[in-house]
Amino acid sequence: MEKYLSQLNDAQLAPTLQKDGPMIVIAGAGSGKTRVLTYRIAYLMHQGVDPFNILSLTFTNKAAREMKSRIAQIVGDSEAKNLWMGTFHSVFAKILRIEADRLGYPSNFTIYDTQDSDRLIRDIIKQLNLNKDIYKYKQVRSRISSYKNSLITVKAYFNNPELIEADTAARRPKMGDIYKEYVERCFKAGAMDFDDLLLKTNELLTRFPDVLAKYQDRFRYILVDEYQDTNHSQYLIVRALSDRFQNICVVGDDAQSIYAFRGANINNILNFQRDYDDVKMYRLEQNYRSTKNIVNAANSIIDKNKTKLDKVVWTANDEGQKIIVNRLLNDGDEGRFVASSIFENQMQHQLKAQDFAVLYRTNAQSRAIEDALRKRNIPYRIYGGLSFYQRKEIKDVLSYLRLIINPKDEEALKRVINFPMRGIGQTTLDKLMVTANHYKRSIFEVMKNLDKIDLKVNSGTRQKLSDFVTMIESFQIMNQTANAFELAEHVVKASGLIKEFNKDQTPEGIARIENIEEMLNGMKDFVEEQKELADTTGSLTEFLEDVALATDMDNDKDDGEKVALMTIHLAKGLEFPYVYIVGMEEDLFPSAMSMNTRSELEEERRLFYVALTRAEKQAYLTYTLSRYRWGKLIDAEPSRFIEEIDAQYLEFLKPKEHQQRANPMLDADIFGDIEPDKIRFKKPKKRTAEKTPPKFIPPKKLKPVSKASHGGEGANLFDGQLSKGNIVEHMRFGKGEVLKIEGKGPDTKAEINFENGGVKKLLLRFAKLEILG
Ligand SMILES: Nc1ncnc2c1ncn2[C@@H]1O[C@H](COP(=O)(O)OP(=O)(O)OP(=O)(O)O)[C@@H](O)[C@H]1O
Ligand SMILES: [Mg+2]
Repeated sequence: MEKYLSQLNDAQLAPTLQKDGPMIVIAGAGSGKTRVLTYRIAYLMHQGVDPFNILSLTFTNKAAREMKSRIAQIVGDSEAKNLWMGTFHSVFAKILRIEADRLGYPSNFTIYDTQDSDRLIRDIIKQLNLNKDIYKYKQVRSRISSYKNSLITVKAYFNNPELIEADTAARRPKMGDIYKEYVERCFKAGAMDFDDLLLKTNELLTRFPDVLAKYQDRFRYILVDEYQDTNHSQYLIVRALSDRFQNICVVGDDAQSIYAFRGANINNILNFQRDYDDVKMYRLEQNYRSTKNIVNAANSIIDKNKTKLDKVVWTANDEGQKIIVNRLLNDGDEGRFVASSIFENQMQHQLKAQDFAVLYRTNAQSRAIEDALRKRNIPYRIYGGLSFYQRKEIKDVLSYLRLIINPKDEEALKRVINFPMRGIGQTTLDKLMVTANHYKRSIFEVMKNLDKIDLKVNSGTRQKLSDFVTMIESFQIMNQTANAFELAEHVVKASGLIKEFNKDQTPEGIARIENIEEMLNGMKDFVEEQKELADTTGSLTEFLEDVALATDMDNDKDDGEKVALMTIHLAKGLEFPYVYIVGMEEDLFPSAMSMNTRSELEEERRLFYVALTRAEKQAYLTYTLSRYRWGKLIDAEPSRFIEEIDAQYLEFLKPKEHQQRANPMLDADIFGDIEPDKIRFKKPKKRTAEKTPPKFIPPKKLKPVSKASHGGEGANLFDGQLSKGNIVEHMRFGKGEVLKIEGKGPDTKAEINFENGGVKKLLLRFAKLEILG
């Protein structure tokens, strides 16, 4: 037997060694499902299967890269390179480019990200004169997304009275019109959104039997990780492609299905046996990831769900420490506890920052954790925030680049036609759009044919439009010879972007320029890397595709020596020695929005199961007594999930054991109506050479009004910087006007009318305020 196969147990070997036929591996967290997929691919290759014939679909591109590099270690680099591996979206985007003309798309179609989709939807809502408070663009977008993932085309929508009725009942009778317009506008712009990548693949495979046959023949072996979270559209693609050879291996865990809200369908896992003949079903039971305490605690949780497949998960690992549960005062307190606990564990056990993860239910919770980590100089990275490529200045550059490749791309054009300002105003743009719609052409085509079209603009504007066209066309010519990096470097200068951003010398402005530089560096790396690969050329099109499909998770460069902060949804498939699950409170986790039905609650419970099973050595659960929700401070109750864990696996910290308070007075009720939550003082960030600060958009530097007193060093008295009428800014409440100052010395309070949150009384020695004027 090959040596690498000895790294599998018998239960894992069985599915690994079954070369042909349909098979499903159902197993709990940490039992080696992903490992089986990885080794199975290596084994197939050793059995003589050509890597070109293997398609492997993963949950993130990062997971695909990791798998590929592990396989490369076993079979060698040059072989592994030819594997088709990636997320559904990235793999099928490639195929769609090859086959685009079948569907009437240009092969250089743009991939619209959610920002682009949102802008377009807002535009359509405005254009159709609909009430934007009823037609909320995010809801409209998610509705359109769910049609697409259920393969409901515009035509199918209008033929389906039930759907129309449902939208009408939801006070959105014009949903169909928006959907129709949205689809047409995307098509006209030569653009696909994320959902189109799956929808259009399905269309391609159903409408063109020869195309289907071609890819069935190519992908003789198909493997899917995290199968429990595939949606209907993905399910159909997998089924169609595997229909001929039926060499399909899917692995998953019904207990970790957490994307139902985005259309994932757990029935895909349950029905697998029905869909194929002679399905072999495998189960893995031994968990290699976590301690006994964690495995058993997770089992006791998932046991509470009624809808589930029966599974056994056990581990031969050590008993380990009990799961630590801690009650904190508020989110600031929670953040401080997490930060000091990470710090202590790091010292005590000689751990690296990347051995820790902090998981939360909602993105908003990261702020308090970040504040606390920053204060302690613990480097961290937030996953799933605004990705680098969605930052304003980066999107500006990207929009120019997108226009070069696909001048029909309307969202890109609208973004840059007058940025930097070149005297082409909204009125002109509106006229262009109307004309473009009228002729069913793109805006750029209209601009190129101004002499043939009666566009009511003056000759000055006409000249400006034609200058813009000339500029883009000159970039296009350069694109024929230059590589992506050279072109982008030229574009940022020639378009005037760099000059524009240089005007702003504030820290934010400088950060923008740095980001653009960073992007150019990235492009240079990309060009160099691609030179070494046989199947790519480092072209701008390839770069843009990478960018469009990059999730924040895929940004490899930034992974080292940092605590990982992310939502539980993003943590799926990952593992960390130490895991902190924060915000274990009713209405937050389980989420208030997911408690209407038993099945929603069960999905929340699965989410908790996913969270807990990320931990290898130690898990922490924290909850607070009060928390800001929807702008109000509310009393919080501990999550039912804490109670649901068998108590023998838990250890409740007594309040004294974790007192890391900056100020012992915090407990005393001396602040009146001041929310304890924001009684924190933030030191300006210290940059030290050995600890590189985490990469994030730097928060506005706050000028503290006074210094807080830490650990009883003696109060630093308020020194009269602030007076009535001053305009100030607060991290959470935004801008406000000082109405009144009262009290003296350390007790000085200010009554401030904030734009978010109304009138508040703040104790100045603790308040984080910036004086604006
Ligand atoms: N036979 C084995 N011997 C040693 N370590 C193993 C073995 N099988 C799996 N592992 C290790 O156990 C951990 C969990 O494996 P893996 O990530 O493949 O599990 P999984 O079932 O995919 O988990 P999840 O459900 O969370 O995705 C990994 O660190 C893996 O390397
Ligand atoms: Mg896995």
